[in-house]
Amino acid sequence: MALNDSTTNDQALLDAQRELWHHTFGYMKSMALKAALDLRIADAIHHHGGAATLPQIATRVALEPSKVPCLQRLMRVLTVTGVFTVLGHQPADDNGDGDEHVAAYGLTPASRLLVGSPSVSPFLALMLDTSFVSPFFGLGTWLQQGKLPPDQSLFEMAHGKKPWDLATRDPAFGSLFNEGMAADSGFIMDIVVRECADVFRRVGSLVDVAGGLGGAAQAISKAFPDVKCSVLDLPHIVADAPAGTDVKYIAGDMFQSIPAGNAIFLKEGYTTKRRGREGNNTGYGGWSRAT
Ligand SMILES: C[S@@+](CC[C@H](N)C(=O)[O-])C[C@H]1O[C@@H](n2cnc3c(N)ncnc32)[C@H](O)[C@@H]1O
Repeated sequence: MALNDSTTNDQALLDAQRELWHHTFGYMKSMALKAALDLRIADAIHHHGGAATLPQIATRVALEPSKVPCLQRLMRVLTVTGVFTVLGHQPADDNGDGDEHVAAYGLTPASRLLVGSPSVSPFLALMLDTSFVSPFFGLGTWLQQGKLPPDQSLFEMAHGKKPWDLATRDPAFGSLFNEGMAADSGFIMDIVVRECADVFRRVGSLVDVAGGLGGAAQAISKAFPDVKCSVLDLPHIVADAPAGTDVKYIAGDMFQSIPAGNAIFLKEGYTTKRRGREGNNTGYGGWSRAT
């Protein structure tokens, strides 16, 4: 049957609506991942040897029994988005309800990163925490605010403080923040020291600028004991730094001065730009040779 103009236009309207709905409900994917982290579904599957049925997952995550059908829907989102995988189906005849069911769920390369060590879960938990997600509700307002107060990030507009300063006022957020950043360093630095070994071997001393509790510097120091590693961070962060390691911790403000070293290292900075200078106030990463 040939489509008439009206059908073509209606299809175009439906396609346009679908496009908007796709973006409107896009947050469901990240919230489904957050629920998987909260419930530790990856651990539940791992606990069952990498393949777990829906009832096994439900039991392991202490699901309220009436919510099992909801868990099934959650698992559908998480398998469609590649977090978990479906390991075969149970034929319809084997079920009381006459529907085909997933026989078992398995881990994917993505969800394998959520179990064991190093696990990226603490970093994802930080990024999906209300404290980081809720500021985005004010994105439009933030964009209208111009430069007053100067250099205020979206996070600061919502919370009145930068993340690392909020950590001092709110110990629970502090733990979430520090564990999240440490988990990210733990994961990525294993790869960096393997892949960039030639770079580190040519360096005598290195300063990890805004290095937090020094997860990255610790990894470099461990892999390359000949590299003298220091971490520069704000005094209240350095106050919590681990003692008795080969890494030297220096309290200071990177906008005032940076200790001497052959190289400076920057990772996952989430810092506001210096007043009066153009910069990036969402993040930076990388490393560079000191002059
Ligand atoms: C997102 S964290 C990154 C920590 C670490 N580089 C990592 O990847 O785990 C940003 C760090 O920058 C530090 N920071 C912010 N402003 C700073 C400044 N002016 N001088 C030194 N450190 C600063 C914060 O205290 C915080 O530890």
